[in-house]
Amino acid sequence: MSQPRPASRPVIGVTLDAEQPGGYSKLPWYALRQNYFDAIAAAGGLPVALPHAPDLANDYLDRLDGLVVTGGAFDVDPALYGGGPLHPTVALKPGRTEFELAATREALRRDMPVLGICGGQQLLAVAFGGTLHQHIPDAVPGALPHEQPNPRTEPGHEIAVAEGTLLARIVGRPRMAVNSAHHQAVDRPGEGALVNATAPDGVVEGVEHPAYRFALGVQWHPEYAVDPADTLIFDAFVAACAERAARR
Ligand SMILES: N[C@@H](CCC(=O)NCCCC(=O)O)C(=O)O
Repeated sequence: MSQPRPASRPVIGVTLDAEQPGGYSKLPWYALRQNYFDAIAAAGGLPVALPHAPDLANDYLDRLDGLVVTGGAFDVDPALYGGGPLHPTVALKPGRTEFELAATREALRRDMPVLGICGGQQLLAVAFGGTLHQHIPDAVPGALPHEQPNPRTEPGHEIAVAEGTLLARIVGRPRMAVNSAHHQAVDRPGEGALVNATAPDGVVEGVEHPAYRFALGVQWHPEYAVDPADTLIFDAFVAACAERAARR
């Protein structure tokens, strides 16, 4: 389902990963791959990076038409979804999660379009009231090797798109090749939320919530456009942001 390009670009916030001193800088720094911004701009949006400032979440959202919660080298604290003791593989970035959860919950309250990608999809599920598997190999017997070694520019497996979902309406296909690479996954999507994509082993690869105009998360990385249908996800998201901008 291709979308017409918006006449004027909706302003879309993009969350960042946070890194400790070392490598790029001797001071703390933010990080994010360029193709998140490229994919939003190619779909007609105006991407802007959002630093981790929970107290400024409202100020940022006052100026935004949509929010992309990105992936990164982080996990969501199981304490935020009643997940029990921390699994030894879980890597926390409290500052990132505090900001992203505040911004995502407020964006949902405002019914602002939200797109969650990879770890951002997992955070979105937690914002829906859902739960996560802290480490797939220990939680899902016989699971595929979801922390795939292949480059993100290549698919690792297919996913089945659930009929009757927003994702199904966007991609217009029952299956997609995806490049997801993760050690966690959504367990329960949250009250009223839906699982819209699953891997061949049944592991959740996408969630959405029909109570909102556009609240959708995918475990894979559509910004690489590994599957032609990936660009349709950004087209639909940016179109939803443009619609909201027109209503403001
Ligand atoms: N908690 C998640 C994190 C997965 C994720 O966001 N990976 C992205 C890696 C960096 C990138 O390509 O953006 C998990 O299940 O591992």
